[in-house]
Amino acid sequence: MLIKPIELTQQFIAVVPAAGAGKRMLANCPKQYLTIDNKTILEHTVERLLSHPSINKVIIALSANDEYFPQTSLINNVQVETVIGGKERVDSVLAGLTAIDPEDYSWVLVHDAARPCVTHDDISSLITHCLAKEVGGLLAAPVRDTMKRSVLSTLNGQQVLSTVARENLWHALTPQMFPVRELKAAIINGLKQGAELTDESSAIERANLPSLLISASSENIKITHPDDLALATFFLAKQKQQQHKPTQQETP
Ligand SMILES: Nc1ccn([C@@H]2O[C@H](COP(=O)(O)OP(=O)(O)OP(=O)(O)O)[C@@H](O)[C@H]2O)c(=O)n1
Ligand SMILES: C[C@](O)(CO)[C@H](O)COP(=O)(O)O
Repeated sequence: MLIKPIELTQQFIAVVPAAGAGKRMLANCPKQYLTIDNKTILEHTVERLLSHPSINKVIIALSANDEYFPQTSLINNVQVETVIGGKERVDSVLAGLTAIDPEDYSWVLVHDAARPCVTHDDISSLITHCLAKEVGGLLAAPVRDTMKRSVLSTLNGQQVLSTVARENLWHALTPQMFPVRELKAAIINGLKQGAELTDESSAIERANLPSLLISASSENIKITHPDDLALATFFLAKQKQQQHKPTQQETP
């Protein structure tokens, strides 16, 4: 099916959950405020979103006791709005959704602050496919390794319980893009039912609604553990270099 390119005029809004503590990062500040190339991860991520031609507004969900945001360049960005996030990521996402007027934006892209390496091509691919099929979806990377499920053994800690077939198994990434009203209702209902909603698609699935999986770059890592910072630094430097590499036409 030939996918029609995005209408250049249509603009989208993004919600960026950035209210986490980053405990697994073992850093002296929330991980979204660690710096790469003298810029916070949050600034990298929001600038990556706002520099995409189809995204013109970002709502960032911040922790109620966030003391770092005012020191970032985002404080004066007219395309950025902030809300107070919640206890869990899903609560922060819901706070961001609640700040959107569906009459202004019928779709929303939800993207982790901790994922600064997302590419414009992947964002365009997500938007294009979702609009073409009028179905929400998410960027995802196919699993490449053999996957194991473990069991705790009193004798020797974690040991293999079984091998999980990796066919049709994906790493869910972000952005995840859905109609605002649909996503908000799915999250509210899921929370009412006590569901654990670790991403937007899990709420949509519970509502028996479809979710497209859009194959994307595995460079779109979520900075979670200390060694992820060097990897993200490498990917951002590589992407910056590719951006400035002369194209075939420009090569003398
Ligand atoms: N209550 C929360 C928890 C997480 N997040 C955001 O959701 C994204 C993905 O969550 P995760 O990687 O788990 O971040 P943290 O919760 O900060 O990490 P940790 O679990 O290590 O504390 C991050 O950008 C984080 O800031 C959020 O907005 N509100
Ligand atoms: C949304 C997400 O990044 C998709 O993989 C992931 O579910 C976030 O989980 P976390 O535990 O909040 O990092």
